[in-house]
Amino acid sequence: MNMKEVEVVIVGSGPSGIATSACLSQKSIPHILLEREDCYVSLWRKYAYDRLNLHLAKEFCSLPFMPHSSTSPTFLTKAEFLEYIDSYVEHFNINPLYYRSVESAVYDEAEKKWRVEAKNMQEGFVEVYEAKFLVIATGENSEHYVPDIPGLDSYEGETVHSKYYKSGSKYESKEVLVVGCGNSGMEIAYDLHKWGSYPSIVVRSPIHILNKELVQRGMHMLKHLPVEVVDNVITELEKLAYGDLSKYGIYPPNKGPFYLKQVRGNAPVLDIGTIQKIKDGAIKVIPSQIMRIENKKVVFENHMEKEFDVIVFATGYRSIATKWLKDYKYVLNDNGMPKNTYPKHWKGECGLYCAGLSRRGIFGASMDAEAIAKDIHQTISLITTKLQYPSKDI
Ligand SMILES: Cc1cc2nc3c(=O)[nH]c(=O)nc-3n(C[C@H](O)[C@H](O)[C@H](O)COP(=O)(O)OP(=O)(O)OC[C@H]3O[C@@H](n4cnc5c(N)ncnc54)[C@H](O)[C@@H]3O)c2cc1C
Ligand SMILES: NC(=O)C1=CN([C@@H]2O[C@H](COP(=O)(O)OP(=O)(O)OC[C@H]3O[C@@H](n4cnc5c(N)ncnc54)[C@H](OP(=O)(O)O)[C@@H]3O)[C@@H](O)[C@H]2O)C=CC1
Ligand SMILES: O=C(O)C(=O)Cc1c[nH]c2ccccc12
Repeated sequence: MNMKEVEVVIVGSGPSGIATSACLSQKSIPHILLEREDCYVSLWRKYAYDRLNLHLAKEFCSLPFMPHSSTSPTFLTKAEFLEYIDSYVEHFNINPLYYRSVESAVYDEAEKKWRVEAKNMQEGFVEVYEAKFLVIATGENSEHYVPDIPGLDSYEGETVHSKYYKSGSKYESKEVLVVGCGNSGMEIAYDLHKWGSYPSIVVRSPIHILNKELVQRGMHMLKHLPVEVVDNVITELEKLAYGDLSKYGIYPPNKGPFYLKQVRGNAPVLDIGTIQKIKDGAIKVIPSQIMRIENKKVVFENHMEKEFDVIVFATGYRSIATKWLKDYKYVLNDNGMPKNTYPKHWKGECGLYCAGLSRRGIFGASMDAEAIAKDIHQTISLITTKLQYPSKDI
């Protein structure tokens, strides 16, 4: 078996992994980056619908040491964001090892090291790495989630998860049901309408509807004001912008949008035009839950029934780091998310860290990367000093 010793292993080369790699390189800390796909930032490059653009203003979407250029637009397109990431990777000479799917990581108490096993998916064999520090950067979105609905297995139409949805080009004139009204579901419903299909969207919970400008304003206000104040202002502006949507089956939650993002990780919907299409009747809201599926027919809890040609599951993602990280309890809870609360979420025990699991998007990933590299650097310096001056009480 192939075994390599290394100071730090980072698992995942999304924005969190590459930002951590850059921060470690700045401190000359040797590390490797293991990635199961054939490219970095695969979520953005491969698993995003064509219409996806950044929701947050560029000042909240940069990685450490490299702000976006002053000439780039405030809201970047996906292509512009990928160009930025490409130049980042080139500048910091980041070299992930691709086709390495990490399948196990255990802590060896005696050796005080992490033993990480990665399946080399091209060659078919398992590679083993031993590291003092292990950084989980596999993302909040490492596995797509599809609910278990009675009858789904024998549904006679086509199903697709938002992770694999590209555009509505092949669904013209089709009746399409979008399940889930997060940002993916709302944008996909809009996209389907633009491509000439007949979308309906399942909205089972209250949601905040904002737009990019309102979120940008709120994010800047949060730097100086408490979240309750920001939420009061932004929800008033939300009402002015969209009015009462209850007749369309859309209700606001009783807590504010930034409170819900910070505490529960629920992002508000950033409207790209879907709401107007709902008001126009071009996109139908089904304010209920699916009860069961029979052949092509979907039966809802409000007793509505309708046949659909296609179902798009925009039902979100899960972190599944607990599947491969056998000793996950050093940093994660059973849901694969940090067990410590923000802002202490990124640091675990025994040299284990997590980056990008604070539900704060690219901005959160950057902050985690900087904190992790600083902490690893301090720990290494302390060990080195202790080795040089073993008798001193440092
Ligand atoms: C559709 C969509 C749009 C979004 N838009 C925004 C936005 O506009 N602004 C914003 O701030 N945030 C946005 N987000 C949030 C998103 O989580 C971040 O943008 C960002 O991609 C998170 O980076 P990450 O590196 O933590 O995770 P990811 O980008 O998910 O990267 C994780 C990487 O780890 C790899 N990996 C996973 N498991 C393993 C394993 N076992 N072995 C090896 N490799 C593994 C994956 O292949 C992947 O490349 C969006 C999310 C989605 C789903
Ligand atoms: N341009 C951008 O920047 C974009 C950003 N994103 C971000 O990516 C992340 C993931 O977003 P997204 O993919 O939308 O996932 P989310 O987890 O945000 O949304 C999932 C949605 O599916 C609903 N849902 C789950 N199960 C069911 C069910 N059985 N029946 C009906 N509804 C169900 C949820 O409802 P409930 O709340 O009731 O559980 C929720 O509305 C978010 O942080 C989002 O903001 C996504 C797209 C675009
Ligand atoms: O799109 C997301 O889910 C993100 O994580 C980006 C984000 C970080 N902070 C926010 C506050 C309001 C809306 C989106 C985000």
